[in-house]
Amino acid sequence: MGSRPLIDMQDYSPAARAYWWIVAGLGTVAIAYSLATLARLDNSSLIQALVLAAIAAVVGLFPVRIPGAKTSLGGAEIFIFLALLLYGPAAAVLAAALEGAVGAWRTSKRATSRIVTPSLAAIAMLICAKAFEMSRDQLMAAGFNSGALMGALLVFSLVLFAANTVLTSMLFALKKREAVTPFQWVVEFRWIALAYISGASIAGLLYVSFQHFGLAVLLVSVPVIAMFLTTLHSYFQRMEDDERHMSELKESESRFHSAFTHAAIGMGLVSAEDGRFIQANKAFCEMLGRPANDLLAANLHSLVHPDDRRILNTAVTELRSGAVATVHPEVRGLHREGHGVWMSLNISLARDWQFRTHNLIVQAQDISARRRAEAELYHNAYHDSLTQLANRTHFDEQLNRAIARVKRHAEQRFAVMYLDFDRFKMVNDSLGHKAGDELLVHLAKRLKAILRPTDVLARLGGDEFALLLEDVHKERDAADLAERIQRELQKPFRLGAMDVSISASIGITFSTIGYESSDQIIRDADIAMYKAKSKGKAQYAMFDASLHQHVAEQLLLESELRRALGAGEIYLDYQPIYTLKDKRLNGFEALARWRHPERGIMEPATFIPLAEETGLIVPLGNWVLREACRQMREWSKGGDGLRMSVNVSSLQLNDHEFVGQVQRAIAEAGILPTQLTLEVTESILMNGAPETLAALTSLRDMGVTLSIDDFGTGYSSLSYLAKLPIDQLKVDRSFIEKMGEEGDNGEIVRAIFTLGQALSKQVFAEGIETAKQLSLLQELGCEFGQGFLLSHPVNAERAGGILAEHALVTA
Ligand SMILES: Nc1nc2c(ncn2[C@@H]2O[C@@H]3COP(=O)(O)O[C@H]4[C@@H](O)[C@H](n5cnc6c(=O)[nH]c(N)nc65)O[C@@H]4COP(=O)(O)O[C@H]3[C@H]2O)c(=O)[nH]1
Repeated sequence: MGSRPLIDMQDYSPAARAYWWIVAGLGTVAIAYSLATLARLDNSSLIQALVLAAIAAVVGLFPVRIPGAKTSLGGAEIFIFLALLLYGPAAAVLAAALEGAVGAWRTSKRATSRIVTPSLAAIAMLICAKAFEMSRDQLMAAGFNSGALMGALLVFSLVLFAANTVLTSMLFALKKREAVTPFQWVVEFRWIALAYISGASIAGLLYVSFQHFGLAVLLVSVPVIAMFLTTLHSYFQRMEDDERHMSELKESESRFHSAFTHAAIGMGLVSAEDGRFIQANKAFCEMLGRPANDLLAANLHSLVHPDDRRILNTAVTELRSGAVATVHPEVRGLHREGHGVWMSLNISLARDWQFRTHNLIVQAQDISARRRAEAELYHNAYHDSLTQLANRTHFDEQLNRAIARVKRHAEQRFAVMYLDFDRFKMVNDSLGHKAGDELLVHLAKRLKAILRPTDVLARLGGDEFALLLEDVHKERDAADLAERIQRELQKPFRLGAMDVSISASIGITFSTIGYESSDQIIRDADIAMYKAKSKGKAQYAMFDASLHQHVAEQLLLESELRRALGAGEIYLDYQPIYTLKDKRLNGFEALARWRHPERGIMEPATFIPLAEETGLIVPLGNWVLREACRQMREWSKGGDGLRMSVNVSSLQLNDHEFVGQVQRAIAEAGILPTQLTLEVTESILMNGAPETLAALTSLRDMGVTLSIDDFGTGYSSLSYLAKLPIDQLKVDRSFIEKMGEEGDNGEIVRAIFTLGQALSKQVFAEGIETAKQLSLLQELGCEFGQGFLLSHPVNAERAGGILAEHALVTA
């Protein structure tokens, strides 16, 4: 990159360049002419002329900027005109050229400007000054006084102004290649005209005074003029500062206004005195669904939900106390349609310019979505998703709170109930999980309806519910409620097309026991619930310390049962099954027993549920299966007609190895699959799990007979029953039991027989205890049955004896 030439006119048009050169040349000539003319003055006049020119130049260094105009006012004109009046055009040309040079030096760095400006000043001054000198001479000659001189001077100043501005404008016009209209230059240079006129007036006055009073006037006037100019300068400076300040204020206000109006969040200016809205933006109005007029007529307080007004008041009081600069309350605004809008407010204090009135600047953000999400998260964390009741976590918290309360106020007792629904598993298994879920929802609603709002009902999992009852003073109160719950549950629930009734086993415990944690309470209520269950269905029981003992026993029993299997303590009894018509032996049902070393012989009711709960039923059931098959092999040496029934639990059937286990047991014993009957409960079949049905189908395909045990207690639908791979229906003992009772002619059993016939299933009867039952069954044409009347379950040895006594009958 080359260095720029001293006279750089790259941005000049050719015409502008020519004009520049002409002006510079003529200017040089004018200055040279002036210098030559001045040289002819006597020394004193020359010095005075030079001093005036120097003063004009110095004053030109400190221009007075006129606010709002591009130009500046200088006092230099006074001295230039004074030089003209005192020492003629040459002195004025020099003073004007010097002032022009100083001005150009100050305002521009370009040599072109620094050269052309004094040149223009010199040319304009030379022409005008010469004209003025001629007219002054003529005026003097005509005897006019100093007033006429003043007039001529003013005219001169305007002509000079015109010459100066025209010459300068021409350069700009040529440079920019556009014409400059007179209006433009008048507007642009009007301040210079004023400076010229005022400069001429002052110079004229000084000149007249000088003529009367001598040089002293000039000596005094210079500082006066300097002071005047300085004052003017500072006045204009202040004006300019004020103007700048005002425009900054206006700009800032307009910025604030547009930020306020167009802000995406709600903004409002509120009087801190009475809370009235002074201003509110669109976003605020939209947030509350109200027009601006509504907001401006209201106060902030009245637009906040009554429950949240205290929060707002506390925040504003804190703000006004000066303790904090801003406050951030979260409150619900009242939407015009009546619902609450959660708002996060940011409130700060705004003072007016006199620091007097306090207003509140309120920024409001709609946080309804966030609040909703938070509430949902909270709800999910503390509620059961199916029933919408409190969940375990929530219940634990409530219990711990209740414990703490009781510790502070011993008289505020509470009770806790643990509810387990007696036939829920059966509903779930027979009607499916969807129906089970539906039942739980109904249960939750019905229970809630009879409780007080302060009671906490929770679903702890599965079909287990818990209830916290505050302010329960007597055990009787809790017992009354338990009875009421039982009564409510007796009313049937509608599940699809079916009415289902259910009962609950309820365990109750009281705060008077002196609990330390929620776990302890739930544990004891649960223990009491087990006690209630052991009493039968639809019972309740109160917890007492002795129940701990019972639980400990159950735990002990569990570990003993594990051991019992390996220790050979489990054995089988066999109950004979006969033809009812002529009491001939058909086969046996294998029934598990536990010969406990200390407790003696234990019935299955004591340990089968425990085995099912702990999963021990799978190894136990497999052992029963193998043992029953082995025993049958031993007994059927005389032939293959003997049949053996074995109970199968749902856990076994769900075990994917079960079919293999049955195959192995049959193969190891060397019996025929047709000799084996597997008894499954109705509820297992009704759950309809594809794997269960597939297992049953494989077993049936093998030749094993499948029987529904306890038939009639579940919810088998007829169409479904017809499709099941089942051979026999074993009528539940409870129906047989009723047959003997007064007024019961065995309608239900008769209906089951009709059903069995229609579906081509064999119908068995169990639990035949009386001759009446037997004869009724015989009347119905029931082929096979078992019961104490015919034979109690007996040990293997005795069963062998029975077998030897009877001729076998095959089904
Ligand atoms: N009141 C009365 N009862 C009679 C009469 N006739 C027979 N019983 C009893 O009725 C039960 C018949 O067995 P279940 O219905 O399969 O009911 C069985 C069965 O569900 C289950 N169970 C027994 N052994 C096993 C087993 O090895 N595996 C599985 N999974 N369950 C078994 O335990 C239940 C009870 O067995 P047990 O106590 O041996 O009780 C036997 C039997 O003693 C009668 O005339 N009147």
